Amino acid sequence: MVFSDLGRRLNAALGELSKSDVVNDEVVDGVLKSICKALLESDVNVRLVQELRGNIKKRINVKSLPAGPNGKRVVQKAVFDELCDLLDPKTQAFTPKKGRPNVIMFVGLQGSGKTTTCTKLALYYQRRGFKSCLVAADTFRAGAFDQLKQNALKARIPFYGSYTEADPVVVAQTGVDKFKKERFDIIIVDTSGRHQQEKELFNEMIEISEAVRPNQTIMVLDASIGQAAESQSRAFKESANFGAVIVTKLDGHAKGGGALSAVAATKTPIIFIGTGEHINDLERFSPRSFISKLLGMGDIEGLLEHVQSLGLDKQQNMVKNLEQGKFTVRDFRDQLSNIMKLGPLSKMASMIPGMGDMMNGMDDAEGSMRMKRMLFIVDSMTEQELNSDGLIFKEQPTRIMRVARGSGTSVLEVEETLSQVRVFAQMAKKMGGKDGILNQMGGAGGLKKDPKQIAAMQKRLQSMGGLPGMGGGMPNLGDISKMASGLNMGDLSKMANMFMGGANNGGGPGGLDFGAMMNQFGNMRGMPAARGGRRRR
Ligand SMILES: Nc1nc2c(ncn2[C@@H]2O[C@H](COP(=O)(O)OP(=O)(O)OP(=O)(O)O)[C@@H](O)[C@H]2O)c(=O)[nH]1
Repeated sequence: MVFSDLGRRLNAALGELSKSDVVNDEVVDGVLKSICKALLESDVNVRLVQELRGNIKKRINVKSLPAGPNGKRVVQKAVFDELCDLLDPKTQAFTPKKGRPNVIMFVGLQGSGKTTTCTKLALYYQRRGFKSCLVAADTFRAGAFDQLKQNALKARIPFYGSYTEADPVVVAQTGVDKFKKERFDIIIVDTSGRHQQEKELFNEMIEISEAVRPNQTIMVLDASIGQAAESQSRAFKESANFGAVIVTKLDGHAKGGGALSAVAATKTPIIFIGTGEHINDLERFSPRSFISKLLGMGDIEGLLEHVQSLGLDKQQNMVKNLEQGKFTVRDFRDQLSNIMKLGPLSKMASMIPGMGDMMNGMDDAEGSMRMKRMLFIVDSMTEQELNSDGLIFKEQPTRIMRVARGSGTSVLEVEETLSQVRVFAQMAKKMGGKDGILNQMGGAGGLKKDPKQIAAMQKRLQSMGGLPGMGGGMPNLGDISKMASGLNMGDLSKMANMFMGGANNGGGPGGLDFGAMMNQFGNMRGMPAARGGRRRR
């Protein structure tokens, strides 16, 4: 991701501060100079950069800074807060509510990513329990309806469009009326893009808008336009009552910083960012989370939101099993499928403090192929095998051959999968039982909502991977622990349990230990493609 370059440069600038013995005007000026240079090269407007520099200087009184690391933290915190401020439009966007129709209309220039983002957003809400659908009112571009249809079918989202009606207003209105009658919560209307013809774009937007009366109009902006995003979002803000922006293609453009800060400067809320072509590549935008991630400090809030939104299930059984010191092949299967639902591991890792850099170069495709093959393997097992801890295969090795054949994998791969299960089963044995660490701590699912526990976990998360955020010198920014104390501990422990695969090599329950997961992924190379297996009954 191009943004990681900006993140690295900002981190390096803050690293200068950590390395220096004293904090004086010269050191602070040096740090600010490097930060401003990095921002300017990411196409952030000169005026905004100057403002940021001035604001940071105003916040820091070098003469009265406390000595040692605390003084450095004051500077780092001022930089962090001002970077957040740079991206903060300071306005609230419309929030859809369940149980009533929320009509969301998309507008944007041609090729900005509207059609793709419509489906991403519909899926985002669908995963959060909203009944979502799509209306293809882009009658301008031949093939737009087919594109939306294809995306919608893939994501299993109901859609409406017409091959014969050429008037986008009629299509939009018919589709919205139909879905309102069918009591959909989220009705997303995709409209035509225009090629730099803002006037026409806004005229059409107003016409469709009058027909469907959207609760929210979203303008999709391609990050590559950089600072030009300012004029577009300003014009948009003036014509759309409930306007919000989604900035797309932040995965591929060095000008992303320019686009985000330009939109924020017009006080138009940025609600999501597009970070890839895949349907899952849509992230809710929050300046603090974004800057946290950019600086390698992770985004625990985002991680939790993501995990909760996926409705990862089947944890209860595993928690119960773990408390008794048991771990079955079925538990392994459930964890595997939960991890796969999370999306690319590199994306997950960027939400965990210090993990982002560690994952650089990790091949997501290889990792997920290996996991898929493991799923094929366990899906070819009988109920009796799934409920066992895997020893049954040792007693009757012909089972291994049968599973390999059924899953289209090799005997070696089945053995490797079973040895993973055994490693986890051994860990579970150590952790569980009356005297196990889990019960001593109140059970795997029973971590209390104790701020001390949360802070300890946050610290542990930040120290993980040996890459503390903010120039290598900042263990905790206070803001993060504040954020963490607002988290639901039950969910956090649930999430931790999800990664129980490695949770107790060194830590206790609730500590995410990606070490084992990474090891597992480290092993996941060079495996041939498999055909899917079918579960035997
Ligand atoms: N890398 C990347 N590509 C994206 C992103 N969002 C969309 N795209 C790609 O951008 C291209 C254009 O996207 P569309 O959704 O067709 O754009 P559109 O705005 O609907 O285009 P028109 O209908 O012609 O106005 C496609 O190839 C998408 O896959 C993103 O966040 N990152």
